[in-house]
Amino acid sequence: MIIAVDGPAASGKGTIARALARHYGLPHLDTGLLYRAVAATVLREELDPEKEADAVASCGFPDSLLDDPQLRTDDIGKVASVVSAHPLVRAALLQRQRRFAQQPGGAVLDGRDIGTVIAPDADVKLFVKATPTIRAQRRHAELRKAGQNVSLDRVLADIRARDDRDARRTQAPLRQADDALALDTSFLSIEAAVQRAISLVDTRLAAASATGRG
Ligand SMILES: Nc1ncnc2c1ncn2[C@@H]1O[C@H](COP(=O)(O)OP(=O)(O)O)[C@@H](O)[C@H]1O
Ligand SMILES: Nc1ccn([C@@H]2O[C@H](COP(=O)(O)OP(=O)(O)O)[C@@H](O)[C@H]2O)c(=O)n1
Repeated sequence: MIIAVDGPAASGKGTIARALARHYGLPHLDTGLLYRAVAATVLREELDPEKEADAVASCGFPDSLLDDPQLRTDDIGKVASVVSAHPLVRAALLQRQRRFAQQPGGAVLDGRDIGTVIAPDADVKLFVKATPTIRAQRRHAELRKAGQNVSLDRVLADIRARDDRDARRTQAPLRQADDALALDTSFLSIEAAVQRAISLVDTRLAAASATGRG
């Protein structure tokens, strides 16, 4: 079974994807980390994230980089959204994500284009959302906890800029797949959001098996 979880920054998609992976016993890939690893490599090599050739040259990062907690900073997120708009960067990371999605037994992947590009035939697609203000509050609390001192206003401005860039790019823009189920977590606790996600997945699987497509 393949479960695709997409949504904007700090909507709660990673939290939900990890919980679904645990619940259904599936491996999980946070695809945002791949773009963050490209961004970190561009910065380390003092290259220009706006230049497609520089970003493409940074796609051969070692797997060990994905465990680096530095990837989760706000600054890396911003540069990740710049490098991820280059079509050749997306192409360079495509097969790796598809292989993960198509492994025997299935997988859960979260990102921006899982339901639309990486796994268009996923058994279940969720599109997780929340208002920009609530997402900024969550990300702000998370960054503060990690010792990063940024203002709520700056986090909100960054989130809006990133939403805009992710939705406007020509290649694999952030959008809800036609057959995705929307899950607004704005006024749900983490536990309630996870329960709702499990119930959406179960309902979709039951419907597919009733129509002989499961
Ligand atoms: N429903 C929720 N209510 C409150 N906080 C949440 C909720 N879902 C996630 N969070 C918190 O918000 C932050 C961002 O969540 P995360 O799952 O990493 O988002 P994303 O993967 O969409 O960027 C984390 O600190 C997480 O614990
Ligand atoms: N499948 C994906 C995942 C992330 N990304 C890009 O990578 C950036 C960082 O993604 P992320 O999922 O780690 O960011 P958060 O949503 O956790 O803040 C996003 O702003 C997107 O521009 C993407 O283009 N496609």
